[in-house]
Amino acid sequence: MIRARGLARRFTARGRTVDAVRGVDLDVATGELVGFLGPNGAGKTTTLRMLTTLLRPTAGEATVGGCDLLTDPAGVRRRIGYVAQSGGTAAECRVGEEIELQGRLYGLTKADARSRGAELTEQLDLAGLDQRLTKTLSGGQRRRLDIALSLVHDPKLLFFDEPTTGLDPQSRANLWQHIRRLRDEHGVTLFLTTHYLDEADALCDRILVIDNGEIVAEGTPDSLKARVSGDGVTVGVAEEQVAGAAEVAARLPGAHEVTTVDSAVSFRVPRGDTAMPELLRALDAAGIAMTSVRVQRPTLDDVFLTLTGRSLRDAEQGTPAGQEAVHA
Ligand SMILES: Nc1ncnc2c1ncn2[C@@H]1O[C@H](COP(=O)(O)OP(=O)(O)OP(=O)(O)O)[C@@H](O)[C@H]1O
Repeated sequence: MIRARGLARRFTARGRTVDAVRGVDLDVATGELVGFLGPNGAGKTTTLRMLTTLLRPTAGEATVGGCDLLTDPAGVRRRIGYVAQSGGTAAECRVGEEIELQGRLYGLTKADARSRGAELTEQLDLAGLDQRLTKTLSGGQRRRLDIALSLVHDPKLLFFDEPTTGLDPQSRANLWQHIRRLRDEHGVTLFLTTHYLDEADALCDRILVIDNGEIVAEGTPDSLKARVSGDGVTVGVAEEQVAGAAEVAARLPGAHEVTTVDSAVSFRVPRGDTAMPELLRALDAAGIAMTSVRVQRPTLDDVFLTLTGRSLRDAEQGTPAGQEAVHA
């Protein structure tokens, strides 16, 4: 459905150059739900804007929905839907009018635009809201209207930029259901960007991790997490016993990355659950009482940390290394 090779975009403004995307290769198969995960400024939106013909690549090539991005952008546009980060609804317009207008822009007759609108409002839980001004909708409703607008021409490939940014947890979970349904019940291939780890984890079949304009990893959420060597274990003990507990932990089979903070010892082992009985016995034998224990499966943040040396959350705080923001 999508095949890109060496896709790149350089911005030059006021004599400064930003390589926002540096030679991205990606393949998305029909029916996949693929997430593009990375911190702010990593190059997600720029890639999406290139794949949706909104921005011309400075290098590389791609086919999207079977059409060549550079030589047949109109063909690409006919075959895709795009939900932008900021959405695309006009505040003073009514829901029904918005959908109908969108249908007319895609060349549907008035009657067809209306019946397609009815289908989509039903599908996206917007039925009965036809006469509402879009500015009166809740965040979740507005996002679902954005999806409805992007689906008017029945595209089989949907690009979605930051689907749930700014939504409350309940609306996020609800929108995730709708996104899954688009794929499962309507056969839509989805390519979405996100900087939420939980979103990528919960929603996507496959994740591409982008940092500083380059794809640094790719795989299923589980295969990515498997790259982090083992589960994280944190054991609480009395402060004066921390050093002893660290020695005990270090002797466990496969234990590594043993660190201590105040009254806790943290380490990684291949399997946290099976290491527990042995840890308990060894601490007991050393006369050390455990006050708490936490076993954590690797997260996508651990993956990002392993790959880049930075936490995804920390990376969010600043501009990616080696890049400066340039406002054109
Ligand atoms: N029009 C532009 N002119 C100059 N630089 C730009 C332009 N658009 C984006 N950039 C820069 O390109 C880099 C990548 O930006 P992009 O918006 O693609 O990142 P992102 O991963 O989508 O971030 P976010 O999660 O914040 O949307 C950033 O350093 C950004 O400042």
